[in-house]
Amino acid sequence: MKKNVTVIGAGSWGTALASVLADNGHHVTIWVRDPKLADQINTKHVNEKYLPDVELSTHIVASTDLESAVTGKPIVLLAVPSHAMRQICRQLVPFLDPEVLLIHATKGFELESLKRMSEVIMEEVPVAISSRLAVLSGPSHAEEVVLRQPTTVVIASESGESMLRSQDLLMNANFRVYTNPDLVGAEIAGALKNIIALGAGMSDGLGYGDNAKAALLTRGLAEISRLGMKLGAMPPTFAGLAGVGDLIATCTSKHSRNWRAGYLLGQGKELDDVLEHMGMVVEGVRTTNAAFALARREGVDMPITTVLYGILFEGKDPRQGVEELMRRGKTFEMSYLDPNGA
Ligand SMILES: NC(=O)c1ccc[n+]([C@@H]2O[C@H](COP(=O)([O-])OP(=O)(O)OC[C@H]3O[C@@H](n4cnc5c(N)ncnc54)[C@H](O)[C@@H]3O)[C@@H](O)[C@H]2O)c1
Ligand SMILES: O=P(O)(O)OC[C@H](O)CO
Repeated sequence: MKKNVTVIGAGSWGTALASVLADNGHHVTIWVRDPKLADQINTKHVNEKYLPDVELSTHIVASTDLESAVTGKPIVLLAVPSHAMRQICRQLVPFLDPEVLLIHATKGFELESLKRMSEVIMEEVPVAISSRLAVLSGPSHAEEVVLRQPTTVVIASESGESMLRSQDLLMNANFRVYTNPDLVGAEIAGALKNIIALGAGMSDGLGYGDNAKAALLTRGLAEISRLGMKLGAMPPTFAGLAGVGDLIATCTSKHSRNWRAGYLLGQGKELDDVLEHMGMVVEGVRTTNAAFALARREGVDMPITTVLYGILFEGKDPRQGVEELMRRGKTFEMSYLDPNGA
C-alpha cells in the first residue's frame, strides 16, 4: 500500500532514501533547510550539492515548512547528522502525529550526553515509543543507492510490527531490507564503524598496504563488539550487515567521507582543513570522541579508538600511533569476548 512519508534532511542520505521511497510508489515529502535546494529539487529534480549528476524522481516534493511537511504523516524518516538530532526532534514535536512511526538512519552518538540516537529521540519526542521506533543501518552509500545498485540494509526495532512495516516500506529489487531485533546493536555498530573507516583511510594515506587495512578492520570489529556488548548489544549484530558489512563498505570505499577524511589526515593534512574540504558530515570524528569517553566510562579497552583520539585531538603523529598499536603488550585474539580484554 502506498504511504505518505516525510524524510527529514536533504543531505546525501535523506535524498537517497527519498529516492528509494519514490521508487516504491510512496508519496514522499523531503524537508529541506535551504530554500534554494528545495527549489532545485522541485523544479530541476536534482540535489546538486550532495548528489550531483543524478536525476531525482518527480514524485519527491521538497518543502522548507516543517509544519506542513510533517502534520498528519504516518511515517517520518530522520536522516540528519547526529549533532542535529536533538534540535530537529524539538522542532518536530508540535507537528508529529500521535501514532507516527519514526525511523532514523543516523550513524552517531550525541557527543555531550554519549547517548544513542534512539535515546535522544525518546527523550525529546513524547509520542516516540519503542514500539513505533526503528533504526536503518548497514552498508549503504547514498551514491550507489540513487543509482539503484544492489544494496542491503538492516531495520532494527524492539517492535516486530515496526520492523515489518519499515521493511515493507523500503524494500525493493535494488534495496533489500533485513530485520533485526537488536536496535541497540544496530545503532552502535553503525556509529562505531566510522571510527575504523577513518583509521583505514589514514592507513591508506600513510601508504600502508592491505595487511594493515585487514588488521584495522578485524581488530576494529573486535573493539567495536567489545564496547557494544558492554552497552547491551547482541553479539551477532556485529557479524551482520550493520557490523562487518558496513565496516567493509566504509573502510574500502572512496565514496566514504570517513575514509576520505582519514586518507587526507594520513597524508598530513590538518583536521580543520580536512573537514572544511569535505563540506559534508564526517560522523567518525565526533564518534571517536564519544567512543573514547564511553570506553573510559565503561572500562572497555579500545586501542584503535584511543590512538585515533590522540591523532585527531591531541596532535599525535599517525605513524607514531601505528607504532604504538603494533608494540602493545601481547594479547589473545579472542579477548574481544571479554569486555575488559584487549
Ligand atoms: N551519505 C551516506 O551514504 C549515508 C549512508 C548511511 C547513513 N548515513 C548517515 O546519515 C546521516 C546524515 O548524513 P548525510 O550523508 O545525509 O550528510 P550530508 O553531509 O550529506 O548532509 C547533511 C544534511 O543535514 C543538514 N543539517 C546539518 N546540520 C543541520 C541542523 N543543525 N539541522 C538540520 N539539518 C542539518 C544539512 O543541511 C544537510 O542537508 C549521518 O549520520 C550519516 O552517517 C549517511
Ligand atoms: O560516507 P560515510 O563514511 O559517512 O559512510 C556512509 C555510510 O555510513 C556507509 O554505509
